Amino acid sequence: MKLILASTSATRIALLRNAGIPFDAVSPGIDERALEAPLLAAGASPTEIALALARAKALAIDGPGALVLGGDQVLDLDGERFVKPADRADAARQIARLAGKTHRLRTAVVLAADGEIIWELVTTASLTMRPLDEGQIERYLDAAGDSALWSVGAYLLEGVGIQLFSAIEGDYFSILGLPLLPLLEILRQRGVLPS
Ligand SMILES: Nc1nc2c(ncn2[C@H]2C[C@H](O)[C@@H](COP(=O)(O)OP(=O)(O)OP(=O)(O)O)O2)c(=O)[nH]1
Repeated sequence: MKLILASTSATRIALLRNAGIPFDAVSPGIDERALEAPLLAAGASPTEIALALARAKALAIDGPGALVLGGDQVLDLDGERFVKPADRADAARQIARLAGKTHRLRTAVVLAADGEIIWELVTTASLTMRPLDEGQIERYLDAAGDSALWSVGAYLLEGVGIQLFSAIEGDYFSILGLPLLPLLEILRQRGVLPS
């Protein structure tokens, strides 16, 4: 069984490749902001938004006889949804909001086959950021460079982003963008990987 990753995420591509999972990556070509606008207007939770976007990505690719994997991650600060920062100033503002608090990353993954959803999962990780003053945030952004713009939280946990935190609970791979262990299990069950 062939696997298609409906994603442009370098992180998701690296996670699957490093895990030895055979796949092709295809851009899902969806407008996330347009898709989530009605959900936000209807008061959808960050988890509901992550799942809806992951579903849309998995269903956006027509892969006859293949499994299509869609993923989405939303940062949830007490119910408020954060998206990837647009620029350094946005990243600084976002980190100032998260500093000294615990936020959650809601990571949704969905598998579709022949236009039908056959499996989905949302995992939650809780990340407690240290209290940070403006100077500390600026020094972090100097060290992180553009990588602060690649993720919803303005940090890469496997990089200097780890210096922002005092505690983390949850699955490391989910924080990066894919809950690999449950995904590997379903891929074995579906014949993408040997058991
Ligand atoms: N390397 C790394 N990437 C992270 C980390 N936290 C989040 N990310 C990445 C994974 C995803 O690419 C991105 C989450 O945003 P989205 O779920 O909207 O995915 P994105 O738009 O990047 O790609 P996609 O929608 O899958 O084409 O942030 C981290 O700690 N390290």
